Amino acid sequence: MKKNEISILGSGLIGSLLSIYLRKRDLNVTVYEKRADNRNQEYKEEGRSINMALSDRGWKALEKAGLKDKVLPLTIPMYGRKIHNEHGDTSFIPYGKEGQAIYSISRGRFNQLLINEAEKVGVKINFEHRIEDIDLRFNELTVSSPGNLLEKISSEVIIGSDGAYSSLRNAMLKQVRFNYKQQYISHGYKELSIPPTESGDFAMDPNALHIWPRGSFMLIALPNPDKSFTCTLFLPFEGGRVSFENIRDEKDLKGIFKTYFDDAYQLMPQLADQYFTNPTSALIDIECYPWMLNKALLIGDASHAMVPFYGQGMNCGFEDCYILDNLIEKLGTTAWELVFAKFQKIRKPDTDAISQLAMENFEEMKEQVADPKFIIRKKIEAKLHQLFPKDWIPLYTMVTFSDMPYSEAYALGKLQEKIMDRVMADPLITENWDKMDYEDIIDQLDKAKAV
Ligand SMILES: Cc1cc2nc3c(=O)[nH]c(=O)nc-3n(C[C@H](O)[C@H](O)[C@H](O)COP(=O)(O)OP(=O)(O)OC[C@H]3O[C@@H](n4cnc5c(N)ncnc54)[C@H](O)[C@@H]3O)c2cc1C
Ligand SMILES: NC(=O)C1=CN([C@@H]2O[C@H](COP(=O)(O)OP(=O)(O)OC[C@H]3O[C@@H](n4cnc5c(N)ncnc54)[C@H](OP(=O)(O)O)[C@@H]3O)[C@@H](O)[C@H]2O)C=CC1
Ligand SMILES: Nc1ccccc1C(=O)C[C@H](N)C(=O)O
Repeated sequence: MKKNEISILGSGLIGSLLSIYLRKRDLNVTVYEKRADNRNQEYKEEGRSINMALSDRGWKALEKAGLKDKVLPLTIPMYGRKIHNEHGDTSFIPYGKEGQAIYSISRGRFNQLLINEAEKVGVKINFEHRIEDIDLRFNELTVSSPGNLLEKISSEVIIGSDGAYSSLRNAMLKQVRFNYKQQYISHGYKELSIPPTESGDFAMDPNALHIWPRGSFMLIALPNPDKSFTCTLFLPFEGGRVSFENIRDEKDLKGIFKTYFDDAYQLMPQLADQYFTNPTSALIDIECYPWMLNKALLIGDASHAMVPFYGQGMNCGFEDCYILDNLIEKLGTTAWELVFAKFQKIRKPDTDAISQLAMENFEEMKEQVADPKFIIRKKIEAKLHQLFPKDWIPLYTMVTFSDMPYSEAYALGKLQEKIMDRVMADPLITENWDKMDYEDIIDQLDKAKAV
């Protein structure tokens, strides 16, 4: 039977980056990917999560692999949220300080780049090889390839980066004392697009993440290098007037878009075609533990799929790779069980925290950003950060523009939230926000931290 040193399952974003890290440690790395190699074709992934936001944690992991400079030219910076109200008026809320941005990147192009880089350093990638079964007693994979060939491969180490519906996690599910929880949320999503204008330009500001917040649902748009935008419509699957089940024909669709997203509607000539062709996808949160069994480990979405609303799933998965690689650096390539045990222990509280924050950010995006008081709140927090940069860091900044453990950001964010709720309860806050006693707010936070 063939024997591998390291087998990585899935050449998605996380598996590809991890394979580069491990190969650079002089390990023999073999990747199994069920999809075909699409690098020689025009990239075609319509209707699937096409572009994503890359932020500091992701950049840090790419930099360690020496890839930051290669990825940067593929990205478009988004410096803040551009909020569109029902009348088509817009307002801008910066994400952080001047110059701080999250970066829009095409999932397909990014994945192709990582796969190319992995092959360059000597990773062996087997496309159209699907993991059918795993015998965890012997670390033995059953892999199918075209022609329905079934092969058994044993491996010293198996790492499952095979996404939200992981085959390695399925195998672990059969073990005693393996905890598993999944939750589909009430909303699903559908991807649509805004093409470039006739003169070949972006139809809206390319340096922002556009949001049409409508209370119980929303539309968002991220820019692409070809000057189009990928829009994602988040709606409840059923119930109410505005839900996927209640958009049955072009008339329903036009009615909803003209009522709630008219300015976007004017820019979407192919809306009906795309709406009725593209899939409606579900959104799931998955938590499980442990992430390891002997020399097999789950990583990325396989261990912690989260809803996409913070734009952190991939960034968190990249940070997983960074932390795992640091542990390997420290403990060596012969102590796999120790490395994996430490990894899961360090990381689980952090992935739980970001999964929870991702759920909460949906409320913020679809509802709170439309409230004028939310803008004041953001301004107060920005001013606190400007006056006391070390003492008050807005939650969004801790999550997006720092590498503070997510669990610490979560805990501190909750303390700050309570204080800000009190500040915002002042009926005159809209007029007085700029003249407040900012030092007193910091004192309140210090006291709350001391409890
Ligand atoms: C709508 C949406 C928007 C998002 N936006 C963002 C964002 O802006 N920023 C961000 O950081 N994150 C975002 N995410 C999250 C991000 O997509 C995931 O966290 C990320 O893709 C996880 O990468 P992964 O490599 O773990 O899994 P995947 O990307 O799913 O890769 C898994 C790979 O394994 C392969 N595979 C699966 N099963 C098998 C098998 N049995 N055998 C062999 N191969 C297999 C798959 O084909 C795939 O290539 C978003 C998610 C969604 C749904
Ligand atoms: N947290 C979340 O809510 C979501 C997270 N994601 C993450 O982003 C990744 C990439 O996104 P994208 O390329 O759009 O992913 P896809 O939706 O194309 O799914 C990736 C693979 O997962 C399998 N799959 C999808 N839905 C199910 C299901 N209900 N039950 C079992 N298997 C399923 C499919 O396998 P097959 O080809 O065999 O059908 C598919 O190839 C996903 O793999 C996931 O990790 C994606 C969607 C939602
Ligand atoms: N990429 C996404 C995909 C879906 C939903 C949200 C995002 C975001 O990135 C949101 C951004 N972090 C925000 O808070 O405005």
